[in-house]
Amino acid sequence: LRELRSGVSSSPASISSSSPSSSSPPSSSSNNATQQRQPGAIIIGVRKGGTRALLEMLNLHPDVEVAKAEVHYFNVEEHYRRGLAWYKTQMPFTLPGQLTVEKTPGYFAAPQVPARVWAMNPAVRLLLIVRDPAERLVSDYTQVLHNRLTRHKPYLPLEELLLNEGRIDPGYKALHRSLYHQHLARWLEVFPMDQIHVVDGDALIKDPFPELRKAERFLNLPPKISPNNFYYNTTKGFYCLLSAGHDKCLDESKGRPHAPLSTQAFKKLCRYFRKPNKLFFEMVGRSFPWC
Ligand SMILES: Nc1ncnc2c1ncn2[C@@H]1O[C@H](COP(=O)(O)OS(=O)(=O)O)[C@@H](OP(=O)(O)O)[C@H]1O
Repeated sequence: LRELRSGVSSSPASISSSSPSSSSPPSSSSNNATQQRQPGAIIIGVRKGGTRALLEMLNLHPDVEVAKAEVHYFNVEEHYRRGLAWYKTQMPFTLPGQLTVEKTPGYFAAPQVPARVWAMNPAVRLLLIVRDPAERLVSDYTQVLHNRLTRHKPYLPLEELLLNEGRIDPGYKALHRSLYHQHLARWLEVFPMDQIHVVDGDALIKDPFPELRKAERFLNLPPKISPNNFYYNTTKGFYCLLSAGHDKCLDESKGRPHAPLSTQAFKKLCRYFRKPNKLFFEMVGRSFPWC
């Protein structure tokens, strides 16, 4: 733990990483000791929206510790059956008052997840990072293509999966994952909108700091992340992170060149998303400059 290493103590009372109902009762031996706690905030999606970048950037904050690996607790039955005690073992060790954050982008579109998250902690804070849904779809396809090629397996060109007789095929899975309003509607059956903070993934790419400042505010964290924590890496073509003299860029699976898609097909995609996007904007009470 950075705070233990540096001997700095900061325990903002406003941060709770577990619900009163489900946390262990305080004991004299555990009060000041590090423990694995359930998350006080979860990045629920969207897949390819910039969830890793957001997690790593939040981790710059001294009061935040993040689960490095995706846990898939609420969306994978086998994991969920292992119970909350297992979930906590997947979390980092934290001091009381530190905020635990995990990210699993698969949570957003999985119908069973919102009620399960609520059952864990109805006060948990949710972060949803979104990105132009057409770009997201191409990024999603590119990732699957890359995984297939790595395993020496064939995969159809994007246009063949996306179009059926020249029209957008609504059955394409990656298309469905970009219908943000449908998935958010399920979360809003369970959580109020003010418990869900929407991060602009396109803005995070262009200039991360303002998005991080807004996220700090939402999480009731003192403003500790600064513009000096970021520098633009011209080789990578993305912002990288700077902390305590160390710099870190996200790995090569983040920010790789996208698979080709004709301008005509991309335009069809943009047209297809116009209505769903409008519905999403109404739900979140703001709009985004998407295609
Ligand atoms: N600073 C920085 N560095 C690198 N990449 C960045 C950064 N900020 C945001 N992004 C964007 O994050 C996209 C990957 O999103 P996710 O991390 O959510 O992907 S995943 O769902 O976990 O696989 C990834 O998508 P692609 O560009 O399509 O690869 C990036 O555009």
